[in-house]
Amino acid sequence: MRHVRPVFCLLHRFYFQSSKARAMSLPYETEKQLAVAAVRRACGLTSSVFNKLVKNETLTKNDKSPVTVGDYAAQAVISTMLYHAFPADPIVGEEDAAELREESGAGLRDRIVALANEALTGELGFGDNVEWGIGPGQEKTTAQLLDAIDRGNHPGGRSGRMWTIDPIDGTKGFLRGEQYAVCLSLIVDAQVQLGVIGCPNLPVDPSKPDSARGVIFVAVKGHGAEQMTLSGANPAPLRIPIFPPAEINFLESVEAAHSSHYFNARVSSILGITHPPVRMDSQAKYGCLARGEGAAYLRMPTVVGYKEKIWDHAPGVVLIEEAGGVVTDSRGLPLDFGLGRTLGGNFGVVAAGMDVHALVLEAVQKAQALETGAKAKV
Ligand SMILES: Nc1ncnc2c1ncn2[C@@H]1O[C@H](COP(=O)(O)O)[C@@H](OP(=O)(O)O)[C@H]1O
Ligand SMILES: [Mg+2]
Ligand SMILES: [Mg+2]
Ligand SMILES: [Mg+2]
Repeated sequence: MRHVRPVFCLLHRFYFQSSKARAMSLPYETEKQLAVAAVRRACGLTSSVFNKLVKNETLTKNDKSPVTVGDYAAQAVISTMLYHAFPADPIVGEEDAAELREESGAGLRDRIVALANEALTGELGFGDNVEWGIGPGQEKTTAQLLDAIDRGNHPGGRSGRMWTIDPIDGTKGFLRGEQYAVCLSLIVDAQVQLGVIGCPNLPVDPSKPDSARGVIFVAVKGHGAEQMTLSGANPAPLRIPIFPPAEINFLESVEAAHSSHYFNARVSSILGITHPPVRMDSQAKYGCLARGEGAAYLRMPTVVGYKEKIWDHAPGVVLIEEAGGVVTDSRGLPLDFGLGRTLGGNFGVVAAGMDVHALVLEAVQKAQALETGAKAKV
């Protein structure tokens, strides 16, 4: 056993020297390897935390949404790895450590530090790089991990490189033991260049819902989309299939407060859709759209003034575009990732393969016109 570590290190050095050479030919190759490795470690953490989660390990945020020790620890892990690899890159992350820094947060803080360190110090696997602050002996202090969480406070904007982290997207699904996703993207000058979505509870083979679970979706702008298992096995390119109009169905949120089920039902009736919607939490919906488990993802606001968050869509957008699809808002405008932490210039989200997108967008606009007309009459 004593010889294992040096051999491993040599292998890693060789792997990363050759990956550096490849990085010259493929854009964002190092970023992709890092992002997949970070999402994989965070997925391991969230899966293991779910089985041990106890009641007082979930807080309610000011907007009434839940956040768990898993969300904080996963953001700490991903942010730490990003910082080691690209210390100058800003991060737009969902969570912040304000509550954990308070005296009352001491219990949660200790638990989060233990979880994050357990994930960071796990053995190096294929594709991991010791320079990313991971591997045995690389424990971080409480202060370092709280700072890592708080590095996600970047305001976003139109220019430069930035990462988005949603450490657990679909926290409500996570708490129900259903779908959730660990989401990471790289945005450069407001264009999403790289997206990674880890879905620990999603079946690898959509035709076998009871088959092995745990999928990572990866897309690099201009270089395609793929899915693989959480361990990196069975990489398979993704291409959205063609859906004849009679076969169209919607993917939509489980939570009716996040996306109007009522509006989607109106669009379905305009299009004569007979298939029931597939309800699923998180950006797993984008992954399922990319691999043909639904024909369109429609998300219309339920409350006036809600602004979608960039970390809830950035990885999904590049995944769908690279799988041959289109993502716009309900007016047909591209999602604008250059306005800060939210998609403040957009209204709703429509994602689908090219042909279905055109049909659905037209029906969405018809439904909106009918709604406006009905309101005007009242
Ligand atoms: N009123 C609202 N309208 C739309 N989205 C909302 C919302 N309140 C919360 N969300 C977002 O919905 C996301 C989950 O989406 P979905 O319903 O597709 O699973 C949440 O992500 P988190 O779970 O990361 O907080 C949160 O950002
Ligand atoms: Mg949240
Ligand atoms: Mg989210
Ligand atoms: Mg989240």
